[in-house]
Amino acid sequence: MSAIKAAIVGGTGYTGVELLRLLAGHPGVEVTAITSRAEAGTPVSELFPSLRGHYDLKFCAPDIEQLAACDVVFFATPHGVAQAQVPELISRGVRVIDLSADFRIKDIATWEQWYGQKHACPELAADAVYGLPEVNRAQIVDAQLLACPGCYPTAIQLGFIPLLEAGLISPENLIANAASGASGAGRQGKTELLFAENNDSFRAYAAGGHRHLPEIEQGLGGVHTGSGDVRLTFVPHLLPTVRGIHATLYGTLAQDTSVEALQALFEKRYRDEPFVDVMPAGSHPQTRSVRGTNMCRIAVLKPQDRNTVVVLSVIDNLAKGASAQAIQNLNIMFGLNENQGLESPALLP
Ligand SMILES: NC(=O)C1=CN([C@@H]2O[C@H](COP(=O)(O)OP(=O)(O)OC[C@H]3O[C@@H](n4cnc5c(N)ncnc54)[C@H](OP(=O)(O)O)[C@@H]3O)[C@@H](O)[C@H]2O)C=CC1
Ligand SMILES: CC(=O)N[C@@H](CCC(=O)OP(=O)(O)O)C(=O)O
Repeated sequence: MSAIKAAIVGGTGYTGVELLRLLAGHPGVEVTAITSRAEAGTPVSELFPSLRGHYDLKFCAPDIEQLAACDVVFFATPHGVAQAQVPELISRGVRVIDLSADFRIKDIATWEQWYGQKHACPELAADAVYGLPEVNRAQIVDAQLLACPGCYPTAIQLGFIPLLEAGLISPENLIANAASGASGAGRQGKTELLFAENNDSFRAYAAGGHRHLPEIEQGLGGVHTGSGDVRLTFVPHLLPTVRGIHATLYGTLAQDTSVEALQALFEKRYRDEPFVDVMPAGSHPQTRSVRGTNMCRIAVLKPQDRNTVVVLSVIDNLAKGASAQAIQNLNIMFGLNENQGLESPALLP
């Protein structure tokens, strides 16, 4: 089989360059175009010496003809960008994997409220497949437009899914405290992201409402059995690291359930999932254990004499939270081995 021809729009951002890093080791994909308006004409290997020897390409300005000549186009761009270009690509038969939030939320009024702009193609959002393979693998196979989940939504949904599917926790009072490394905010100069502002410090942000909330509630609403809407209290935090999300999730058990039963539930639910690792009972997974990988490591715990279940879920925000999950989706969409290009273990230390 000849290599799949892929383009990346937004190749100088953190998720774009993470796609380049991972695809350099993918035998089934050839990157034929990589865009940046600011760096058009600059060789990829000049801006990112870590990729010297892997790519001969230069960054170019986005050009619809060049994009339409590919089998698949990744959008690693701020929200609002993909929705302007995707309709033409879709009409020309190109498959699209969007890492932004443009096509994740089905209710367009909700999307417009949280993202503060009018959606350019609501009809395509309705058709887009939400790319969380652990829930939607069958639909991903035939997706022409794939909406990659956000980073916090990936970590949080994977942690709550077994409990909600089994109807073991009340959906109305879920709590998620989650912390992200600074690369989650993208490769832009912002004072609040400076090293001197964040290093050796820790803080919450957007506690009054974060745009990932409706995405998470939509996803969890689709899997929970039993009555009541999913209602989540979600507080994100900024972790003074580069990569990694650590989510601590709390649910109220609807009936007394032992920690052994909870462990067995998680092990059974994710037994066949190549990228979800249910850790041994009593574990406390670290973000470092998933750095640079597509893995989500999960531990389920039950504080003594409480009807609360605590789930710890860690991912790399740039990998399972974005670019590696995008490649997992590509593998499924194009009938490749789901693990291809994603098998290296985490960096240590
Ligand atoms: N960082 C993370 O951990 C995660 C990010 N995401 C999402 O992925 C997307 C990319 O994020 P990230 O890599 O962090 O972003 P960055 O800000 O680091 O990079 C954005 C990229 O998009 C390009 N770009 C910006 N505006 C346009 C435009 N109008 N047309 C074409 N290209 C444009 C930029 O290049 P240039 O301006 O030169 O063209 C740059 O290469 C975002 O939607 C983000 O929310 C999702 C999950 C996790
Ligand atoms: C640390 C940090 O700032 N993280 C980002 C994560 C958002 C993100 O990248 O996700 P989307 O694709 O949904 O925009 C934030 O909280 O806005």
